[in-house]
Amino acid sequence: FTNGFTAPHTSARTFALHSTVAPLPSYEGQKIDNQDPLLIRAIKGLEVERPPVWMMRQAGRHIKEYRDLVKKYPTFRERSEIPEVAVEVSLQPWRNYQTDGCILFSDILTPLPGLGLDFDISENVGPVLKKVDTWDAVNAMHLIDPFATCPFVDTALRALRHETAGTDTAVLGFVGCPYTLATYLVEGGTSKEYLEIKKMMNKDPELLHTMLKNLALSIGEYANYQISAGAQLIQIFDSWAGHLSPFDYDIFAAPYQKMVLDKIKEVNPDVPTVIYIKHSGALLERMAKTGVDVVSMDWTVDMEEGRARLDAARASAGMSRCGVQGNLDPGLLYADHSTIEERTIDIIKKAGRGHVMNLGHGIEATTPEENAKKFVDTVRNYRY
Ligand SMILES: Cc1c2[nH]c(c1CCC(=O)O)Cc1[nH]c(c(CCC(=O)O)c1C)Cc1[nH]c(c(CCC(=O)O)c1C)Cc1[nH]c(c(C)c1CCC(=O)O)C2
Repeated sequence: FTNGFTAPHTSARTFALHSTVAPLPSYEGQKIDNQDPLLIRAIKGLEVERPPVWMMRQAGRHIKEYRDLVKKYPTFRERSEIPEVAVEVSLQPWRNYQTDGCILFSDILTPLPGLGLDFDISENVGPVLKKVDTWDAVNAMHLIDPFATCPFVDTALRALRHETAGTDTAVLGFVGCPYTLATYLVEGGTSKEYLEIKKMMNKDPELLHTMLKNLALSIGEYANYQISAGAQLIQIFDSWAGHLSPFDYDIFAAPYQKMVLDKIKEVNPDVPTVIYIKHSGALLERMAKTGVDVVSMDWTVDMEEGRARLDAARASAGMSRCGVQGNLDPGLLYADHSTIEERTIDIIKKAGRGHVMNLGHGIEATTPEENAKKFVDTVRNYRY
């Protein structure tokens, strides 16, 4: 891995825009307002009248307009890499529910071609990648040049800032953390038990550490690229790190989360960061100690207990209190409206101030849209 060296971008792809989605207007010369929106004010500890709300994986399959668009743009790579389509999909849940965050429609794997690693998303199987499990493959990874390999991310984020200007909405960027990305590279796709990467931890830990470091350098760079394009917050996803023992987590996940967070803070000290890990109940104290601004909890932790544990961990490390995000079970969005309301309000009360309301993981594909709307409306109508 040679610093600053960028190999030819062999895997760049281009996709065509059909007439079903309008081309983006020119935003040249237009100003966007720079006031902090509600979501950012809440995280920064300013006085707000209610918690902000958005839903992980809010853009996508559960929305009918999205499923209609899939017929015209059948691959995930097209939908996320044609800026017009990515912008339209990002705006669908924001328009329908008036969420306080508008997240870019993209994937944690999107930057990988910029490191020399191609991928596909099969509609049935999920992510499919060429395995990276040898020194040759790891040494062939190179530092990302985001402007050269992900120009569509820049265009889409700038467009989202303009589309949401003047509305108190935050445009959200995100990245995958090195460990979770490495699970896809080593396993060649999605996994249930992550046995290939666990074998590598014992057989050739240096190989894995080199891969994780290569990923961390590029992902930090890519996060800052999103911020320069207009992302007002970065959520880092280490979704599968909760499958590690705390012993291995401290060796293979935490140090690389920290590298990404430090890189963001070094360049963009004022941009809030959020960390999400699925099944993170045993890891809350460790997450708090990364110095992240907000810890997103899944639904297996009681919000009040989780909040107290995070506060204690930060205080014992001499750090300021962090914010919390979450943590309604996505399965509760199949309940009747009064249950959705009750359980949502229960979480808001337990979390207190400095809370971003969200689900405990991504919204399920079969969730009825009116139930997602009920969840968002409940939060929008709440007053502290
Ligand atoms: C299915 C899948 C993909 N990519 C991935 C999967 C996960 C499951 C697996 O391992 O099989 C990998 C992935 N992608 C994302 C994460 C982190 C969040 C999480 O834990 O779910 C993970 C682990 C973020 C994302 N992936 C996506 C977003 C979009 C932005 C949003 O709406 O939040 C994010 C943050 C979008 C995405 N990404 C993908 C699709 C088909 C879509 C469309 C939207 C949907 O229907 O879910 C492909």
